[in-house]
Amino acid sequence: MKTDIAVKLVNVSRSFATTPAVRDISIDIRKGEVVSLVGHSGCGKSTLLRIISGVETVDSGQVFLDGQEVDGRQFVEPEKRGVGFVFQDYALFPHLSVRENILFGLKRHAQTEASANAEDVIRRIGIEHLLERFPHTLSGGEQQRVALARALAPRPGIVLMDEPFSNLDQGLRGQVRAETLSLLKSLDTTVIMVTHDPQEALSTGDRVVLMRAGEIVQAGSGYDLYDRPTSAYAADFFCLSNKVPGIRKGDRIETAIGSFRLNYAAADDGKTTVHIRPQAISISLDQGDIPARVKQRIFHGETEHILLAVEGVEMPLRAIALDRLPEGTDTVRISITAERVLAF
Ligand SMILES: Nc1ncnc2c1ncn2[C@@H]1O[C@H](COP(=O)(O)OP(=O)(O)OP(=O)(O)O)[C@@H](O)[C@H]1O
Repeated sequence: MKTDIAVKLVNVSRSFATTPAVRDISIDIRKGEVVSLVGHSGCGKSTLLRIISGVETVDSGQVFLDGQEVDGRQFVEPEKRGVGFVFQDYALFPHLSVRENILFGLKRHAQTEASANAEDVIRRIGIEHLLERFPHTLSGGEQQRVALARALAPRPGIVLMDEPFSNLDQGLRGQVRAETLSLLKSLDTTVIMVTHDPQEALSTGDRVVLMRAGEIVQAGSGYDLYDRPTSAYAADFFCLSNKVPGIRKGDRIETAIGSFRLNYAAADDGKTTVHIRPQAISISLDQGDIPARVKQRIFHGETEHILLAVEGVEMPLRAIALDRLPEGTDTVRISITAERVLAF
């Protein structure tokens, strides 16, 4: 049966002893889509990936790849699923050269077609010069490229990646990630990438799927999850906000630092908490609605985080100053962009 859905999960659950690792997950992933699966440690991301690859099985529910059932009422072995896997530690065979590592997965394919595919992938990834080397002589970035080449050489329709960039240092990470994704897009591969890094998830996936305790909390574009979180958990996962108590009446919330007309809210009337992102607070020496005292400055290079004491608010408010405050500044004025205040 022809389908545009590369991966379909229907009510998938999996427990280990008394730990439910994945609970009743249903999702469709389109062919060619790049999905980032994100969540705190232990939320079930890797288990879900392993279920799709076939190295783990479901307790209940069904898994379909390209319309074919691979787990549930029937089981298809991992090596027959047409799925490539890139592990966090790359899992290269230490006793095999780079060339042998890449050719390893191709044994089942016709010889000439296999070597043509491998050569194409090696050229695209730019590792021709590494072919005779052994994994322990390669840098982290080089190992990541070889692991990707090994996963892609059999031309899988689906590639699963478990924290594939987490072993690379910050400088290299962004570059290797961008190159990897543009290659996978050019091959029209369906990609599911696990990460625990909120920024990586937002910048990588066509769709971001946020998990918590084995369940999907919210799925959508990066903009959806960041700008329109449907829960306090989702809001805080992508950006820690200042929390200020308030009273909601209709579309307004009254707080000690102002009354906000809510653009986006999932709270009921009555006592609530508003989430004010640090970016929603602008700081000025002399212009702004609310006086504030500078309690602490934390310098980050491009930006500076400022902790501000404001009358009527128990906890200091965290703001991000884009323009550097003069040294020794101890009082400022702040304004809050009401459209960026969230309530749940
Ligand atoms: N083989 C196993 N045996 C027992 N418990 C397991 C097994 N695999 C996973 N778990 C448990 O299932 C839960 C989900 O684990 P999983 O590795 O899927 O989470 P994760 O989100 O990938 O975490 P991390 O980001 O730390 O890798 C955890 O509580 C974990 O301890």
